[in-house]
Amino acid sequence: MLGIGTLAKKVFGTPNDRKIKATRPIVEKINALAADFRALSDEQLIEKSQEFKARLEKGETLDQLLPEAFANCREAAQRALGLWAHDTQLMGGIFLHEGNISEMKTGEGKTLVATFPAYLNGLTGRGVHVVTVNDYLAKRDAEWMSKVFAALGMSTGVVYPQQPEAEKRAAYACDITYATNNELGFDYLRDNMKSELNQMAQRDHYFAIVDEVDSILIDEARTPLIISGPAQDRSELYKSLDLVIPELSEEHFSIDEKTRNVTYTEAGNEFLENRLLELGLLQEGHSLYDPESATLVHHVNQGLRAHKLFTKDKDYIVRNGDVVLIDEFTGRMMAGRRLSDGLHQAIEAKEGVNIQPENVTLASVTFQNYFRLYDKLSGMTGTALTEADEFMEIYKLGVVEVPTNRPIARLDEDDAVYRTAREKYEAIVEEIKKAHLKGQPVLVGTTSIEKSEMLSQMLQQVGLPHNVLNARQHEQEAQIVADAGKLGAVTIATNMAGRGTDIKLGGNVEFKIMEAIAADPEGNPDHIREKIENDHKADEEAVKAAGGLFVLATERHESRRIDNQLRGRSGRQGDPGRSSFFLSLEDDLMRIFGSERLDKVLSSLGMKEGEAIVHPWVNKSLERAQAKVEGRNFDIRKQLLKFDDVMNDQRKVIFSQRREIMEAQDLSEIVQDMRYQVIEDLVEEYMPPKTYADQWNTTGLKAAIAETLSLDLPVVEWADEEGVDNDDVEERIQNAADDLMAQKLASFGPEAMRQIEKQILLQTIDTKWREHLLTLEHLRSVVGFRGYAQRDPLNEYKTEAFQLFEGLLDSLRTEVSKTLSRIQPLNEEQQQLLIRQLEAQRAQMDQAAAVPEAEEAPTPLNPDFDENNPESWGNPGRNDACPCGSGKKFKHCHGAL
Ligand SMILES: Nc1ncnc2c1ncn2[C@@H]1O[C@H](COP(=O)(O)OP(=O)(O)OP(=O)(O)O)[C@@H](O)[C@H]1O
Repeated sequence: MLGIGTLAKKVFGTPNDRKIKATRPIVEKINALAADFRALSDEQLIEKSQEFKARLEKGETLDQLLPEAFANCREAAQRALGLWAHDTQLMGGIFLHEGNISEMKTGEGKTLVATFPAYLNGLTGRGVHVVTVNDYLAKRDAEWMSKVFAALGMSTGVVYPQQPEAEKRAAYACDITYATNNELGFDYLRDNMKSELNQMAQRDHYFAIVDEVDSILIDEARTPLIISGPAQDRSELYKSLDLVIPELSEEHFSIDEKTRNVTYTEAGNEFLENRLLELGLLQEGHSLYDPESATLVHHVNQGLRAHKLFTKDKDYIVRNGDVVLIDEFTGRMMAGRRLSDGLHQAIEAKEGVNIQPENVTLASVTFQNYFRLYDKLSGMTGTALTEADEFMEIYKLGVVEVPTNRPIARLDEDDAVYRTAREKYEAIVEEIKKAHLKGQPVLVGTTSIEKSEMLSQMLQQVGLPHNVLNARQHEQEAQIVADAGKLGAVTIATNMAGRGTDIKLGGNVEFKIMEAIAADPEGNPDHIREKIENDHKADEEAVKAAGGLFVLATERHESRRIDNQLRGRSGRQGDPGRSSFFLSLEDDLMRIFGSERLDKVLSSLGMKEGEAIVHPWVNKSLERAQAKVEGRNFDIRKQLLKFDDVMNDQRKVIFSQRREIMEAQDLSEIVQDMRYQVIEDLVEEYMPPKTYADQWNTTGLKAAIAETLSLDLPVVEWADEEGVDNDDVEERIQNAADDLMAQKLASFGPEAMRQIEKQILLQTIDTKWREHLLTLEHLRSVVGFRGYAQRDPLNEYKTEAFQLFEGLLDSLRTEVSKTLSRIQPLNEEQQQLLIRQLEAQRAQMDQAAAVPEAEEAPTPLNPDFDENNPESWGNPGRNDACPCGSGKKFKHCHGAL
């Protein structure tokens, strides 16, 4: 008897079926237009795009244009690539346009699918971003699909790391831009460190089509992209300061042991000013009280702390030229940990060892938050259904399962489970041999570089020729992939051969043609092409007869999706193929997550040496284990996202403020508002509302006004006047401050003033924001402990983060008002100098921004570092990215051994 659910599905269809059904009429419309578009000349296809744009202008919607635009794109792809898009590909394209995730099985041609919505949405001129997981794919897809877009009169750009600025801007200015998630995120951060609008690379966050969406929005969702800097070399400063510090004596300063703060006496200040002037660290006519001296003072403080508060062999030791901190609680060395804000450098200077560059976080964003910036988001993947709930909950993205064009002919075998890893690998070698002998190409999936190389050795021992595809062979990637589908080929790969690896049965014909032409430079290229194409057909048939590509996986991954991706290298576009997983009870997943029951059942079966268990029940049980892990990971991500959200909202405010400042023609109003707010706050603090005159602290107010606004005002006298209340005082201060700024405006001139205001605003925002980021980080690590006090850490965090943010805005206003009140009318030359200095500071930041680092990227401080030589890696953390460059965590890669 059918269950109610199953019955209902039979009668009404699943929601997925209904979505598919709803697109059928649109697909029919596109099909019906095919003949019309085929009749158009190449020029007319381009003219169609112009026509569509004009119709959009006149008010037609993208939805209305969709059938014609898709028909045009289909025809263009046919002409440019010789590929006639299947109906299922059109469907996938429609779902993308509607802002869904199109789940299309591996090998169904998703690269082409993306061109349809990219073209349609590109007609708006707002720029569509097609997002891939690596630079190789971005480049490959852009090159491949640019032919289609060119045939439609649309421009295609590709963005890549370390691209010259102008070229990058041009790439973003294109109708369709291919880029990796990394580069998009970094460009966004870098843009928000620029000081001129025309330096910004990205123009809009309109529509993104994310390929391998699960990998980007789920696996890597929380990877923060971090720009750190300025890795500016200040070693000379530290060294010079280190000469001065020991000269300070007790009369010069006092130290608060508890807060570890230092303050100088008048004598100390005078002494320091003179010495710093002598050393050229302080400029003639400047004092340590000038705001420009803040950095210098900070470093003097750090130097003093290094000398007076940090003791060698107690707080730190010097080992191999490094200052290594000692944990005060455990007495253990904390290798690799560095004190921040220049303190570590100050200690290095004190010990006379090499001073290592400092790094501060300038900006950061997670992928999750970056991609939520887009007006419309969509994605493609072979395998999303396992995470459908998460997509909906976090990104409001629906997942639609698009049927395959042709039935899948791949045979997915049940897992074979061996007792030990050794038996497993022996069986694998046997299996590869068997397939190889009958000519069936084999792709062997391994989980780490080490394992791929170990297996390679085993194959060498039995004399089996093969290729290895891992991060080390990354240059030959295209060639290895091109050969992997040839008769009898054996390719061992890490999970680099997952997403996007397109293995053609019989080999890649274009590569074969290129090789043949290169080998026979005298020959006629057309003849060579024809001959190779014919030979290739025979090769392809031979491989198909041998059973197509055999994917042999040597382990299961924590996530089912990764396993499916590997399987999907075989059986593409309805090709024959086969996939099989060889496992052992010693595999990580089996050891850690396989249920005890599984263990018991397997051992009670009394497996013999070399024998495997093959049973659907084992697969089910493993899948349950995987689902458990996936579920747990989802919960962790969800919780973390809530924390991220807090900072994200604040970042949006800050970045939009920056943008406003960059766009503004006149900033005087913004700074005036800031100034007024500062004044209001001060008056409120010293002359609180609803208090009597004798409760006012007018001398305090006078001093505060002098400090923050550089104004010497008779506040005390004003307050004594008959009938004067706090509002009157506030107004008088406002007027005096306005007068001061008016004088400055007159002496600087409006253009210079605008420049100065802008630079000071941007710079202060950036500095304050950076400090704030750090504080939030700290806050986040402390709130965890409050859980004990029956309070919800997330709520605590939210409240305090909000307070901190208010504090940030307060101090921002104060700082800007203070700095502006102190700028001095300069002569032309000095003025130029100041502007240049400010610009140089910014340029320095931009430069720092040009070398982004992913948080977990290895920072090879060691000059002997060689990613191919594990000996040279030192001791990477288990959660660090593996130094081999595989992109996986160390513990899942080389560290897993
Ligand atoms: N309409 C079509 N007709 C014939 N071949 C097609 C068509 N569309 C795509 N292909 C071919 O299918 C192969 C797979 O395409 P593509 O790499 O885009 O697949 P995919 O869906 O992205 O796979 P995956 O991401 O799982 O690797 C390519 O060789 C492509 O040329």
